[in-house]
Amino acid sequence: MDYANVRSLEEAARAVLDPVHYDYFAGGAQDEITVAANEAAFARIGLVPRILRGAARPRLGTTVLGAEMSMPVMLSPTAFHKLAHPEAERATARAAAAAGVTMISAMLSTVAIEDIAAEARKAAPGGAEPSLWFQLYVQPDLGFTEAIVRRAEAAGCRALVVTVDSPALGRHERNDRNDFHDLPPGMRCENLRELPGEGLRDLGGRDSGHVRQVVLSPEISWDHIAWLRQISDLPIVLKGVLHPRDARLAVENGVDALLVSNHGGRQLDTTPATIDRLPIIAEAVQGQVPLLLDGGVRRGTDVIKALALGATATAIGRPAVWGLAAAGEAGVARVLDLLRNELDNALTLCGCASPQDVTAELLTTMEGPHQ
Ligand SMILES: Cc1cc2nc3c(=O)[nH]c(=O)nc-3n(C[C@H](O)[C@H](O)[C@H](O)COP(=O)(O)O)c2cc1C
Ligand SMILES: O=C(O)C(=O)c1ccccc1
Repeated sequence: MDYANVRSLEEAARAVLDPVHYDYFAGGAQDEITVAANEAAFARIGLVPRILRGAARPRLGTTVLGAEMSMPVMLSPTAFHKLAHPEAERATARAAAAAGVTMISAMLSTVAIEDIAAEARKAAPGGAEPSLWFQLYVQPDLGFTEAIVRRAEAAGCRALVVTVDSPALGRHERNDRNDFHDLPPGMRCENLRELPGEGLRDLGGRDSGHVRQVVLSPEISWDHIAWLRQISDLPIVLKGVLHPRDARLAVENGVDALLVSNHGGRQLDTTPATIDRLPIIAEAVQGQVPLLLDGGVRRGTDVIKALALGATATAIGRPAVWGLAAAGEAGVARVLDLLRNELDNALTLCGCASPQDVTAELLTTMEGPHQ
């Protein structure tokens, strides 16, 4: 497979996807200022390598919340993989498990979490337990929310990633222009079956699994996080933290890790690039919980910059979707391979022996003059 970098997989994906579905995956909120900012901000950070350190070939592995990862890159949750490829989340899960990469499985997946977990188990090398986390949109219907948490636990998910940047859905003007608001016939959110939805009650639950049944509620609060803590022993990760006061509140509320994210620019437009928010969040939490970052990670050098600014690991959203659309499981595997090779090369060139060896001394701004 002849893809030189993540960008070429996006091009391949664009060539095969229905343009309406490409727009859904690629797009963001309103003017897409944040979508562009996430990638642009990485390009404004310079790397200054150290020399002659005899660091040898780097080890890439790391551990987050007890999960062993073959590299500090995870898969962020993305909805609706069946729009990208018929094997959908099954293919994504196999590629991630085979690569020793943690997959955060989206609540709005088009394959049920039990089936995703089964695929991951089949693909994990040497029968190892694959690393699968579950992304949750807390539903005002706590009975449903508890039921889906139990399903995730029973399926073997080892953390709950609670998305907290979505008290409402962002305004996706591409989807409006394309009149894309629902999955095509034959595709369902398989985790939502049995969820009674507004306006669907007359169907008596038989015709369930529609995305419009999910509630992105502005009434979700810290009380719900406390409630989740009560009902589950799984570590809780908050996804979508951008304000240092919220980072502090999260630590005080017993949250186990933070995922610094602006939802890939798909929620509130004009939120700053995540990499630019990372230092202030790191300052706020003072190492009390691990920090993860997503948004615009496309290169091994991006991963190094995030590590240098305080992240324990990074995550990718769209790149995995591009790989899936371009070539199914092999395409996702190729994306992970590319990032692994780029990270290995960049760590070596920086004189670092491991991700843990990366510090802020490697960083400067691209604009000179430098001090
Ligand atoms: C097509 C698509 C679907 C997404 N679906 C979800 C979702 O269901 N839940 C969620 O928490 N985040 C979702 N996200 C956000 C990602 O988890 C992640 O924050 C973002 O994609 C990272 O930015 P990147 O795409 O630049 O890597 C989605 C993103 C995309 C592109
Ligand atoms: O597309 C998204 O980013 C996403 O998170 C979502 C939320 C609600 C319905 C469908 C997708």
